[in-house]
Amino acid sequence: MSDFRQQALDYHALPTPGKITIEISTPAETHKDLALAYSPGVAEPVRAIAENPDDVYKYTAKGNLVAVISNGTAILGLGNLGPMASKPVMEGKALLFKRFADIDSIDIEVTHTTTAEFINTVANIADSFGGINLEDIKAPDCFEIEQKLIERCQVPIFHDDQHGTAIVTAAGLLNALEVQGKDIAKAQIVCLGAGAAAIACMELLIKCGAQREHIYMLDSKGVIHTRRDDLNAYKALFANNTDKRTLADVIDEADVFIGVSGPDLLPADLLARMAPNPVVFACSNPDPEIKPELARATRDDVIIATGRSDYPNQVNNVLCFPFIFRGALDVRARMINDEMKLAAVEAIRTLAKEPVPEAVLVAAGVEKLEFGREYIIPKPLDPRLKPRVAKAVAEAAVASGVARIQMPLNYMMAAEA
Ligand SMILES: NC(=O)C1=CN([C@@H]2O[C@H](COP(=O)(O)OP(=O)(O)OC[C@H]3O[C@@H](n4cnc5c(N)ncnc54)[C@H](OP(=O)(O)O)[C@@H]3O)[C@@H](O)[C@H]2O)C=CC1
Ligand SMILES: CC(=O)C(=O)O
Ligand SMILES: [Mg+2]
Repeated sequence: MSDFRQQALDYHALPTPGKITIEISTPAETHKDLALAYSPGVAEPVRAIAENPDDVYKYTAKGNLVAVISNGTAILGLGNLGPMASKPVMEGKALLFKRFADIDSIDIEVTHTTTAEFINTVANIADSFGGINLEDIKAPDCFEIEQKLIERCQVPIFHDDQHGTAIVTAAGLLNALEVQGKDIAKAQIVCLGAGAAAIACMELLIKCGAQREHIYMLDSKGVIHTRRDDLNAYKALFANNTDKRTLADVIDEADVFIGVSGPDLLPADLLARMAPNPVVFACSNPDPEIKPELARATRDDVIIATGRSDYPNQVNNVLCFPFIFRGALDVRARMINDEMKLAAVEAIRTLAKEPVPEAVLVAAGVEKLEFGREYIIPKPLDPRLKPRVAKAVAEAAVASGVARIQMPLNYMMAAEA
């Protein structure tokens, strides 16, 4: 067994199985404590909440609690491996919520037969949480699931593989194009993958200025085009009237390649045919569409990003989901809307252009990080992400009318100091 594989298994097995635990936040040492925590004291908040439902935020953990919910149908780029196999990833997201945004989070893996069953399960428990982070649910089911849950639930429903990925991709791509001296409105974009991440990434890039007719999208059968009769409604929005059928047919002179598909699907000879100064986001996890070593060996004018922590330019939804939920929870947003997503794009993008604190350099194990080819997007361990992104998102929620409360006084000022 490889060293890294054994290390990863040990990390998950020790010191106790898994990556998360639950701790109590109030004293429970004396009879008096127990009388307050449980019977008879617990009856008081029960009565208060029954009288005024908003008091649930005052007397329970709901306001800082997010459920990470999956059915394991699209686990990273590993495919449909079922609910239990998805549990390490969902615990991982819970770990990231806590580590980066101090949000308590619990993973829930749902076994179901129909989409309606999954929707009912989540809708019926949603009120227990301040928000729901849907994760690793395959397309096209994920689109219907998210839409129906948004309609039925009073708390934010956010499919991270769609919108978290799209927000980080948009932030990174706008910066990468700036470095390469290209205009998003003119960029020719090839998107390999036509699932949850791909559709959402392209829709958000269009909101950021990309032209739909400049995008070629491909699924496992090749180019999405108007003469195909096997397209779902989401793919159909990207159908081109074209005779091109394969990645090799569409890659010539492309400015941008976004990979949200699977490992090693962009061969070096096709990368070589892209336009001068191309941008390649090979975001499939854990193995990218092209390895950065190979991409750089193929051409030195490329900006390459992956979803992994062990290369420069990590385009991964971890840069977004903890912070977008932080902002949404802090103003009790009913939903996460486009205004909040675009505010997150701008906050992430802007941060990459600022000088990087020493602590971030140390954590990244590098001497220098400066906006440019090797640093188009902030590092996940950058402590400025939380105050910047959360504040931008909370302000956008208030301004767009989906917040239940006003901005907290001096919001995030201590975290930014
Ligand atoms: N870096 C990041 O932050 C993130 C990365 N991802 C990565 O993106 C990938 C897709 O995830 P997600 O969208 O959730 O999954 P989905 O199952 O929703 O979509 C997968 C898509 O990939 C397509 N695909 C599979 N094999 C090929 C191939 N050989 N050529 C072209 N397209 C192919 C599928 O085609 P078809 O429609 O024909 O089945 C489908 O459209 C994963 O590798 C995941 O790790 C996802 C989210 C975040
Ligand atoms: C990062 C992530 O969410 C994924 O690869 O599915
Ligand atoms: Mg995911």
